[in-house]
Amino acid sequence: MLNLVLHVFDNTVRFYRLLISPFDDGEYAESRFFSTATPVLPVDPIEQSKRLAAYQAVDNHVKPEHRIIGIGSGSTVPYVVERIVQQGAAVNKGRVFIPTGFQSKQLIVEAGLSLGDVDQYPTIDVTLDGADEVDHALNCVKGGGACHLREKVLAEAAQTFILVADHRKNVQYLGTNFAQGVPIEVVPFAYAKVLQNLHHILGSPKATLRMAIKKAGPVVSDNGNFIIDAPFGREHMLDPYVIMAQIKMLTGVVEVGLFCKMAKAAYFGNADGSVTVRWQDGKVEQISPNQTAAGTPV
Ligand SMILES: O=C[C@H](O)[C@H](O)[C@H](O)COP(=O)(O)O
Repeated sequence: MLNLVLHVFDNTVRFYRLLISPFDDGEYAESRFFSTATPVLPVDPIEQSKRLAAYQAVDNHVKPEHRIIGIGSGSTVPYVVERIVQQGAAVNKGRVFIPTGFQSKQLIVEAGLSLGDVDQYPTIDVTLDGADEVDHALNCVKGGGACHLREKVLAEAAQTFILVADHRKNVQYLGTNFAQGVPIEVVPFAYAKVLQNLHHILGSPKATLRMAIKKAGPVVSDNGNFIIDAPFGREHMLDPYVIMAQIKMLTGVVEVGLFCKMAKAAYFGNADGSVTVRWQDGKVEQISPNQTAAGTPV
């Protein structure tokens, strides 16, 4: 990985850290955990798209009166935290931030924000989270990072649930680009039985146990469970609620990474610098590059 770090001082002695880094998909680059005292200015176009979406969503939905804020997981969410920090210490002092897993807990702590948990705050003002794919009706796939159990709890707890993503995630039907399948969290001892049911009863013959990359054996979630990835055909994704409910009924399944119509809006950063917003009522809004929040002060 090439990391070129430039420290630029202008005549007001402001400090920028510019990072050229070909982040791999799904890799939560350490560089994105810097506090916004030294904001990371992404030059990778996909990173730029994630940042556009995150900044716009924060500006539109994280208001000074919001006190309890849910922070999702993934590689788009660090930009959410970055923008929230830019709202200033005064407003953030009175806020509590609820993480959806280990990564977002680290983000909150390293940004100097106050940490809480959903068992202390079962009602959340607004939760912002990433997605693996979002369809035209705001159904989405989540769990590419195995965080979807906690993410769904925080989505349900939120009065407003907002998705942020780059343009690759904006699809008509789930399964278009994200082909690895629906993430399913299962208790470890039940995984073989759940796999059998997925293969032979629910029609996902290619469902597999997710294996770890830098560890021998399966991925283990933050909750100590295994993850199955189950691809389903287009016929199931026309209205994914049905298959979501069927999977959830399998004994041993803890949670399914299909979030059906839970979000109020989904923000997608586009390659041309614009932002597309899909709203719950079906409206689609285009925010042109010169009207987006990215690059502007809060
Ligand atoms: O389990 C992980 C989460 O559902 C993420 O929010 C999802 O995988 C999207 O992550 P990213 O923003 O890195 O694409």
